[in-house]
Amino acid sequence: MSRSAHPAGPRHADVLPEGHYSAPPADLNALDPKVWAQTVSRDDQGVVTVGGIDVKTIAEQHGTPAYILDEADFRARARAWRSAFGADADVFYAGKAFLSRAVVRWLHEEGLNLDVCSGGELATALSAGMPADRIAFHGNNKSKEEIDRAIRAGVGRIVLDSFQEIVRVAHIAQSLGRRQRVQIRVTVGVEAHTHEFIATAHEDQKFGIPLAGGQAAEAVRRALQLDGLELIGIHSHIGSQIFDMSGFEVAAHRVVGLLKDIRDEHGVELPEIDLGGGLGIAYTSDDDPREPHEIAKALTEIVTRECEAARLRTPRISVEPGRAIVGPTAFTLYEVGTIKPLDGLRTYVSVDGGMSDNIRTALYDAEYSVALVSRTSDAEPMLARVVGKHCESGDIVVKDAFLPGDLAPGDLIAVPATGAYCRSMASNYNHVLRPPVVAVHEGEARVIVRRETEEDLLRLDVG
Ligand SMILES: Cc1ncc(COP(=O)(O)O)c(C=O)c1O
Ligand SMILES: N[C@@H](CCCC[NH3+])C(=O)O
Repeated sequence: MSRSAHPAGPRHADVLPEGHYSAPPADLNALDPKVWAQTVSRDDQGVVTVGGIDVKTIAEQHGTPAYILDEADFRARARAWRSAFGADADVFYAGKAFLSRAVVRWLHEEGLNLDVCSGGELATALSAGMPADRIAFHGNNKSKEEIDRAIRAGVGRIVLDSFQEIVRVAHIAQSLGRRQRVQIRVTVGVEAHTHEFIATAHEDQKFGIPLAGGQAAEAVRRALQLDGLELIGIHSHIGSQIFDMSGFEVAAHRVVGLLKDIRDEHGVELPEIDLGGGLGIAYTSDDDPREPHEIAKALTEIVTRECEAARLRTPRISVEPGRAIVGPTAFTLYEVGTIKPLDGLRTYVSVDGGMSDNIRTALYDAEYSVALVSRTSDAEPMLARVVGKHCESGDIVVKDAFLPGDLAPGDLIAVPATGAYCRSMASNYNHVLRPPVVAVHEGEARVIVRRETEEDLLRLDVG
């Protein structure tokens, strides 16, 4: 590996171009525990280790790019959510964030339930032995085949997303001689994303049935009349990467209002309420997520208070965290390729992956951090943009970050907090092969999703 020197690039505030960064961090070699998986640290040589293995060894054994997942951290976070909510509530891990058979087994062992939203996720869950009655089936456009398969498998609940689906699920259940447990997903008029909290313009989207105009109440009326359905509760999911609990407060208030109306109209107290997922994680050191026990306490208090005010028995609560469990447990390991300093702007650092393994930066303008992990460096910080190898100028992994000015081709860098919505949203753009997921634990690195091969690609191409 050659280590040619590169110009350090611009670094003083008065010459820095516009961007999301502040000043360079005091220590470029530091690894903020907020954004890195729990077992990450540097060894005596300055090489980053995770799960007891150093990243150079992982790269030699499994290649790059690769998602490296800290199993102990995953299990610890799953357990923390489970114990924070206790025996009177249910935690459904949202499989859309990242799902594999190993993950399903860990969830099962740690006592969590699973939220799936497609036939593929359902098949993965069942094939790894998740008991069907611990699975919730979601989706705004479930096919008849998916509904049929879910009911036959005996899923614990189907979350109904439209008037048409109420009838569709009832018919299929009845034709199979079943009575399917269902929840109705409502849109409560709140949409929350991180610090943004919008109270209007939220019903204009594809999920759920609006509370507004009595539509959700009408959906409940219809569901209660259908023999194939057992209505067990109301579901609400208000957004993604949320830190501020006030959105959940408004949502719980409105869902409990509906439960009260249902009791008053039908004399039925629905036993469950699902407040969805969406809890935020730290992608950079500027983010301050809450701990599961704080979230559990806040949500339980909100629902209990609202139910007391409405003179309702407090329903069993469920939540559906995806990102908050798997997000922080993995990082993406890349090898540095071409380095291109642009005078007066920034240095473009190309890696061997890109938007095909992390679409979130291009799609949501998401922010990430990055570190040199195969060694430490005392070189001056350079303002860098980490980009991929795709034929697209928007192929950006980390928009603005400081890396050591002596960074060289062959160095390993890693982007933390990529456990959620990176592998699960990965693509084959430019026929780039999707990276493996390598689980590390107590000194062992185990491939849980293997790297795609050219044979995989060509097998699908049957023309
Ligand atoms: C219904 C539902 N539940 C749970 C989640 C999981 O969200 P997150 O991974 O942000 O916790 C989502 C995705 O936003 C969702 O749509
Ligand atoms: N995929 C998105 C969030 C949507 C989650 C599913 N409703 C993300 O990466 O943040």
